[in-house]
Amino acid sequence: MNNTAQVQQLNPNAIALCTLGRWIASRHWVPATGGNFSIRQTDNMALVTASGKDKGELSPQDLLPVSWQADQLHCQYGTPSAETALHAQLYQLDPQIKAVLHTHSVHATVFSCLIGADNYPFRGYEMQKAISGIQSHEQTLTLAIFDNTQDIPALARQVQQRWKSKALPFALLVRGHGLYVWGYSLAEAKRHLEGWEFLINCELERLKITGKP
Ligand SMILES: CSCCC(=O)C(=O)COP(=O)(O)O
Ligand SMILES: [Zn+2]
Repeated sequence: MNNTAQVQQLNPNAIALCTLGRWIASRHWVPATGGNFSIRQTDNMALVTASGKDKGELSPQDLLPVSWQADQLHCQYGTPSAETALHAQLYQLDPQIKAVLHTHSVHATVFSCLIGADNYPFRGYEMQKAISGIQSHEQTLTLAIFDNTQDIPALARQVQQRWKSKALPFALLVRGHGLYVWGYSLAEAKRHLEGWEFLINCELERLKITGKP
């Protein structure tokens, strides 16, 4: 272990993200090596999960410091998540973002495959108020959906394009792949993850019963 990796063992952000990873795994939202997480350290640097790890069994040294300058990424050591470019894009789109969580739940994945449109409106659920900025179940909360691709920098550019017309409400879905959520604190990102998972589950159940999107 190098000196920087040793420092992470004492970093409260790194410890908190590992603890949250165990909770997320207990909900079966990061099976196998699916999912990745990050937490911002400075304006242009975050700790990002190492690629290919079981995200329910993370140690602080599995969180790698990654810095960015526009679309250029720099990692001092190790191999960060294959999806790091999307995390870096989100941090650049909103400097207030503190944490990004990406999960692979069965429900979000199946839901994303059933919806052909590039967004899906949620309306009428009290739980919408778990998402910052939503004060009423009567407000429409629109989840952006992107086609999956192995070209993560290209996906990051699509997110940037979509953000130009309106900031995304703390989440996006990648079809057949999984959910991304973020927050202005780690606790807020966790709340958004639980809120969006609940909303997606509700709509999936409704679709199963009524057959109507
Ligand atoms: C079986 S997971 C496939 C890759 C993926 O979508 C993911 O979220 C995990 O990739 P990482 O490089 O962050 O481990
Ligand atoms: Zn993924």
